[in-house]
Amino acid sequence: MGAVDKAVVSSPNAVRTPMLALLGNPNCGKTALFNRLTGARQKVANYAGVTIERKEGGFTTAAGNGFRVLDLPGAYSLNAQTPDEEITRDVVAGLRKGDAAPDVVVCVVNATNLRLNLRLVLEVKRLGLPMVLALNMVDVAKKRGLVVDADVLSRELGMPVVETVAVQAGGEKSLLRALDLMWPLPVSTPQPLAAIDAVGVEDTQREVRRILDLALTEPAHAGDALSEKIDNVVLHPVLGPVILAVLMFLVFQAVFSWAAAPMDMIKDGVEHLAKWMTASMPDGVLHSLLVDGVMGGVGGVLVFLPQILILFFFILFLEDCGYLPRAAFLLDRLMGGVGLSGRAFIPLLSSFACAIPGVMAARTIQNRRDRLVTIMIAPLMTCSARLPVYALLISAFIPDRAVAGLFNLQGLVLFALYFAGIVSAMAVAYVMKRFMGAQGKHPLMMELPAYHWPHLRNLALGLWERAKIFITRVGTVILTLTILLWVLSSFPGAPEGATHPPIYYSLAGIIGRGLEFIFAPIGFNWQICIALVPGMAAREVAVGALGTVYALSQTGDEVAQTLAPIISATWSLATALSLLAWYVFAPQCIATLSTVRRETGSARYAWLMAGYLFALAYVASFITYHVARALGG
Ligand SMILES: Nc1nc2c(ncn2[C@@H]2O[C@H](COP(=O)(O)OP(=O)(O)OP(=O)(O)O)[C@@H](O)[C@H]2O)c(=O)[nH]1
Ligand SMILES: [Mg+2]
Repeated sequence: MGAVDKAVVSSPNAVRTPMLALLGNPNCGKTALFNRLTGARQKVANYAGVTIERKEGGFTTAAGNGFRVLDLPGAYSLNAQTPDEEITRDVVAGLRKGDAAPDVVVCVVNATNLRLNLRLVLEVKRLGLPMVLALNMVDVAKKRGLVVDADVLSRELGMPVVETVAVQAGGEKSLLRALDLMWPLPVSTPQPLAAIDAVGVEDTQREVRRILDLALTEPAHAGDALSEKIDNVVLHPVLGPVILAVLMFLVFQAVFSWAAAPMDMIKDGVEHLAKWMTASMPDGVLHSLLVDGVMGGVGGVLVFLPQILILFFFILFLEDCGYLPRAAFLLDRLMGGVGLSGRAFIPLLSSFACAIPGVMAARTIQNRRDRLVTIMIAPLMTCSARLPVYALLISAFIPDRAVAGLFNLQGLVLFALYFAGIVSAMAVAYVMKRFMGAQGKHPLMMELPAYHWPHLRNLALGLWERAKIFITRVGTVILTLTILLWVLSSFPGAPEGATHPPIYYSLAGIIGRGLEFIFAPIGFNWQICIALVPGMAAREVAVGALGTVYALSQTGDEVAQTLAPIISATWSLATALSLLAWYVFAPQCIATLSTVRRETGSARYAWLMAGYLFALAYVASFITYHVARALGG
């Protein structure tokens, strides 16, 4: 097991490959088990609500029995409260169009928290499907001295019970054996969904207690002592927020200071390649396309890979060790003040990678208004596509010097930009809540998982995924737009006796100059206006576009070595700050808008989002520009 190539299943003796569904409470290890079974690399993280869509894969047991397997969003009960719980309910009850009910349900439970987890098991059992109980995280349970008698549990529940450790190689073996013992799978007689309510919630809870009295032996103090000790500090009303702020701050410092060396290496590599091309190729259109267009554009974006990876290293680390839900908990008060639920924290945090997964993760929010507001402010979180633009402008305009002997000024400015996004998101949430009518605050109900050391494999896979996404983007969208921009900025050529650089007369120059009257009041020159156009499709293209615009707008041989010195020499500080402010707010990503349309089921919200973000961006840039000018910038 575990090899990717086994993900495709073929079983000679089965007419139809049976479907196995992994079901369980949030954060009990379903996705980890799915990955273990199929060799897939779905995202796991140490907090509830990571999986929000059904994911399918396949595997074959030692005896050669093939299964298809479904990874489902976590659910506390089949009485669904949130859109992601509805997915789980509908799949298990066979209510989804085109899907029959699964042939076998593997109920995954967290062995350290059976009291909470078994309720769902009893509910699902009433549906009459063949079931196996996977006692997951038995490694943690054993460490804490919890003894679960699997035989007794199996007898009382009337289903096979196996112990699994989804994060260890071979930790899924017992489950595979149990599936082979069940083969051929009994034919099920699925009951209608209403069957789950045949027994009341309180009776179910009583049954859970009865079974656990028989099957579970707990030491006097069964909690996780270490997690409790850490939480005493980390969730402390005063210390907690201070620790959170310091942590976030250190992350931004690291993004700038650690990334410097690898960034230089990439930059040198790109420059060498460009030099080599220049030397080994005749001057002409092809040379211009490759050196000015492709190397200038793509190379300019590629240098930011180290910064993106460092940022994500920290996010993944905090995610896997279990700190993030604590941060949500700490911020719940603050977010409650603007009418957001603490649950919005995880979607908003995901938006720091990209607003698209963030908007989708809002599915875990029960209240429809809360969910809408969360979706609407998700793009204000600084996504990683903005990082290249910020990094370029900061390195060009903000001196690299220490402040108060401790902080790096560039890191401080970056922190301020992220902070500006967060504060304005809170302000927008507050206003939106007012518009939609105030309503009572819902208390945050969220399980705090036990702390654990991040699994190196998880971290490495997460970083690899990020790198892959970024490099693929560079190689596809960004490359395409860069070439397109090069074409636009190279043709038509300059007329006889031209006084401006050739790009001024090109199509791109004409568009840029046309837009200038809109953007001149906020300090943008025509070169920036040109770069804004392809930046609508993908924000980070603006950097490459500036590279292209400036590499081409030099007359004669003085082609730019790097962009930063050029723009720092030709733009005013006020212009640079205004562009930074623009990037904090402007809706420059069509993919996000179309996701919003899909998730809210109407184009209205996508338009509303684009409109309010543009207005905000313009106003913010206008104020920034004029204040900076007044102060002499
Ligand atoms: N020690 C230990 N950790 C585990 C085990 N199984 C999962 N984990 C960890 O538990 C956390 C949650 O795992 P996931 O697989 O994301 O849980 P999930 O059930 O898919 O969660 P949702 O998708 O949010 O419902 C991760 O940090 C895993 O590394 C296990 O058997 N032992
Ligand atoms: Mg999952």
